[in-house]
Amino acid sequence: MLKYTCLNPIAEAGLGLFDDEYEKVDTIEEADAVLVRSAAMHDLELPETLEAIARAGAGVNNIPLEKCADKGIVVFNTPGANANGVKELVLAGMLLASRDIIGGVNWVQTERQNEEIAKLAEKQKKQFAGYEIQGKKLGIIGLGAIGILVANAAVNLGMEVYGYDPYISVDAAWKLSRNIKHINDVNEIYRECDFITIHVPLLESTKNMINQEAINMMKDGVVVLNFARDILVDENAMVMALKTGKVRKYVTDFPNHTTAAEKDCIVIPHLGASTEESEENCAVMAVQELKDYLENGNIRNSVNYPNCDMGDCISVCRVGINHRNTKNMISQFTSIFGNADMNICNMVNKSKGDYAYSLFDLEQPLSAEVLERLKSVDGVLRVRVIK
Ligand SMILES: NC(=O)C1=CN([C@@H]2O[C@H](COP(=O)(O)OP(=O)(O)OC[C@H]3O[C@@H](n4cnc5c(N)ncnc54)[C@H](O)[C@@H]3O)[C@@H](O)[C@H]2O)C=CC1
Ligand SMILES: O=C(O)CCC(=O)C(=O)O
Repeated sequence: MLKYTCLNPIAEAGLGLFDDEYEKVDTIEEADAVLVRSAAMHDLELPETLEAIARAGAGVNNIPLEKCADKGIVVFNTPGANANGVKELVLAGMLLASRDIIGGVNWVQTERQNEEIAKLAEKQKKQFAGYEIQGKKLGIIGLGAIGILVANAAVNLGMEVYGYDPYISVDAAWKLSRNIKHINDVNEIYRECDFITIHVPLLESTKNMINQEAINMMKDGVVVLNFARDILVDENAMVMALKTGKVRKYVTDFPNHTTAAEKDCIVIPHLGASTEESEENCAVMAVQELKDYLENGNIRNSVNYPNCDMGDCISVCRVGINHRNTKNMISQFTSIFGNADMNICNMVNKSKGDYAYSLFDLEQPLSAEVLERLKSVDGVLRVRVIK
């Protein structure tokens, strides 16, 4: 029986895919696999039983990726599964920033008992007037799953769209509308755009990306949107820029003490992916990834190990080895199998940075002795007999 636990609520559409071979447990200490959304995992003790973690979402900054890789724990995410949910909220964010919908709705609430409300509204509404987004310039930093959808939707809304992503994938580039202006220098976005939205992962290299220097370059009255992570932006500098009017509105999906009470911050409680559809898409993808790894040893959409696929496990025995990406590993594994008179009928070896993964289909069952020999190879982090 394989055991999984959920560190956040995970949609039933995904959990329902676990069959009788799986048991849901309450704590990580008992689990072979973990499903998580935004729960912080950096300080958690990771038990030896834990084989895999699936992030039902995109950002993995809440998970200690390297610590997991060192323990042979494969971490997955669900690329693109919540991108449409975020895209729609980014569009809403642009509209909330350009039309004073929040001010207007709040005014109606304060006047709700007033019998003259209809007449009064016609007099008062000018204080909530705004401007249109059609024809405005939108700069998008990061053209991955979300950035692309925002870019294409904004083109359809009549915006002039500038896109910046020095690492854009070929797949992503194919999906982008031809009407998007491809920008090679992010400063051009800062200097030219009326709206700027950021859709990059939180990494050491992207932390504080929108800093004082970037803000100084921006047009007066710019709107900045952040549905990626709060510490991508120097929010103290952002609040100062709001006070001087340099930035008209800062729309963020990440409430904190710096922004929550600021008049011109539109702060949303991390709702980007909180739609029925996104939650279901993420849960289904996350559970499928976990099951394929636990049952077949295949890795799809891992962020700390390479992708690897040998299809369904139909051989007598399948062994997965998580190991360091160093020389002579394969020769040591094949010698161990050969010396034990075992034939390898199929194998794959893949690497990603400092880590690698090897999957072997064998014609004989694996003995405890051979298993111990594999485990004792220097650089081996985990050996799993899948079948
Ligand atoms: N508010 C919410 O609920 C959600 C927030 N997110 C956040 O949004 C981020 C992006 O999500 P996706 O688009 O799904 O990820 P993705 O991985 O598909 O796209 C990220 C893109 O950023 C690009 N990039 C990386 N470094 C860059 C840099 N220095 N400058 C410009 N581009 C750079 C990459 O090349 C990639 O194309 C996630 O990492 C997560 O932090 C994601 C989903 C939901
Ligand atoms: O699970 C959530 O609601 C958070 C989504 C998110 O931030 C992500 O996928 O990176």
